[in-house]
This record gives sequence, structure tokens and C-alpha cells, in this order.
Amino acid sequence: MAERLTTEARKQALGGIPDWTEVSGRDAIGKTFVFKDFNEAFGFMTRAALVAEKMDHHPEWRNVYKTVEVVLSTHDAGGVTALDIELARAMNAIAKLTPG
Ligand SMILES: C[C@H](O)[C@H](O)[C@H]1CNC2=NC(N)=NC(=O)C2=N1
Repeated sequence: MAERLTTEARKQALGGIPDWTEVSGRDAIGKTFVFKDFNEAFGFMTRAALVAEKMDHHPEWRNVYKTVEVVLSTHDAGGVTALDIELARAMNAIAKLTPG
């Protein structure tokens, strides 16, 4: 099972993933993606869902029109692990492919 990252390791990893920040009040990372419209937002979610399912690592997320709020945490480990960092990176890459 993936191990929770230390505060230092988490900080360092976040430094390399644009716009992901620590969620206040819990051991998790988050980012709010804003797209051009609902179609782009849902397209992003569809692509990200396929990656998440392949990783067997799933986001907490909320969509309102063109905005997708994402929170990542490894529930089995009770905090942020390398899996969350990997999924955050993948989501940034997917969002880049989405015209918006
Ligand atoms: C049984 C299954 O592998 C686990 O429940 C997986 C599924 N997806 C998961 N997703 C996340 N974010 N954290 C987990 O601990 C987790 N565990």
C-alpha cells in the first residue's frame, strides 16, 4: 500500500505540479480547474476518470458548469501519497490537451 508522504516530501512534490495546493483542515491536495464551457469540463472529467480507473485511484470532485474542483487523498492511507501526486500530474496534462 502507498505510504503517506511526509510534509517535506509533499511540499516538494507540489512545487512541481502547477496550481495544486494543500487542502486546509485535512491531509489532501486540491485544484480548481476552469474550462471554456461545460463540454470542456465534462470532457476533462471523462478523460481523467479513465486514467483514475486504470490507476485504481479515484478523485473527489465537484463540477459546476465549467468549473471542476478536485481533491486528492489516498483514503486507504489517510493522506497524500505518491498516487495522488501521480494523478494530479496526469490531470494537469489532460487539462492542457483540453482546448479552453
Ligand atoms: C479496493 C480499491 O482498490 C481501493 O478502495 C482503492 C480505490 N480507489 C481509491 N481512491 C483513493 N483516492 N484512495 C483510495 O484509498 C482508494 N482505494
